Amino acid sequence: MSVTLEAGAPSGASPPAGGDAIVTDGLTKRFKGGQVAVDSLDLAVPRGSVYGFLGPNGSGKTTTIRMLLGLVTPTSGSYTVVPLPRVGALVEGPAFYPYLSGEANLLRYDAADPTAPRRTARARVAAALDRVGLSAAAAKRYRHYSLGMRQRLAIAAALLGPRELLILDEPTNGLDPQGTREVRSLVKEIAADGTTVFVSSHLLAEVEHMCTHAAIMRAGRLVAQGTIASLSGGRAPRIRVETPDAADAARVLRGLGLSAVVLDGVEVSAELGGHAPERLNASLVEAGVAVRGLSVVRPSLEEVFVGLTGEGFDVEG
Ligand SMILES: Nc1ncnc2c1ncn2[C@@H]1O[C@H](COP(=O)(O)OP(=O)(O)OP(=O)(O)O)[C@@H](O)[C@H]1O
Repeated sequence: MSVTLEAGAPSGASPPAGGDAIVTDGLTKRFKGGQVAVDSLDLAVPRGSVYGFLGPNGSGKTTTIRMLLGLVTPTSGSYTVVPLPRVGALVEGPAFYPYLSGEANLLRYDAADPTAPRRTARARVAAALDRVGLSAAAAKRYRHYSLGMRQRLAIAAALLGPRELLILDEPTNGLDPQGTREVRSLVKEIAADGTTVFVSSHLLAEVEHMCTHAAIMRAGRLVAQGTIASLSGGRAPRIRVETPDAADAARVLRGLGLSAVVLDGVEVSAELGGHAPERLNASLVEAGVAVRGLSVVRPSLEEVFVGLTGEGFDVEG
């Protein structure tokens, strides 16, 4: 079901102050039976960001999103979001009719919303189809849509009104590579228009490429949040040299003042610090080191995540 909220805010939700589209304070959900799905969550989602809500399956992402939309009552803590009529959400794919066109499906979907004025339904649907790049396929039956088109139609359903915030729960789940690309570029386009996008994913690479900010969840708890750059930037870039003269290379790099030199077979790496890689290359060659390869490696979000949690992560996609 796609939840597109047009009603007033549920109790407990009020517009956040300042520059944030979503703020949560100690937000907690304990299900009957004692399981804590979300544990003291403090989120701050800046307006205008594409905020990746990242975590493996079962880490509490969907439960958090359901609380933000007023669909699940928190056990404790509080949250604020932009006014709910200005929030579009895609929590699970809406059930579209296979034999109806994309346009007819959206008209039916729109008609189910009692607050949406009937007079402007066609214009609203046309604008939403245009927004997701489906105008040319408006009259085509849903069953002939590709996976990517189907998901874009679902996003169009969440964009039937003017939105300040779009919440998408795992929007690329189950899509083929082409559909995944379509949805990722659509998310970037929507964000470029000024809509804040809060998007959950279990794919690190996806969040790294699509988002400006991220929160990393693990077993209901927030492990880290911030800009992608700040999350990855906590670790210094390293220079990596591939050479059969690894011991000599390590000596040269140490002699030049590089720290954290690590020798591993035919590879030597060290913290780059303020050194210029091309100067280091020249120094190595001058010292008689046969340099086969030289690169500067910046830590990825994955390495940061593994460093924070000591666990691996699904990095496909
Ligand atoms: N209605 C419920 N009753 C009891 N436990 C639940 C309920 N909904 C979710 N949980 C549990 O809470 C934890 C968090 O689930 P949640 O669906 O929020 O995680 P998620 O990160 O969105 O994962 P997924 O991507 O698999 O949905 C899980 O262990 C799940 O089994």
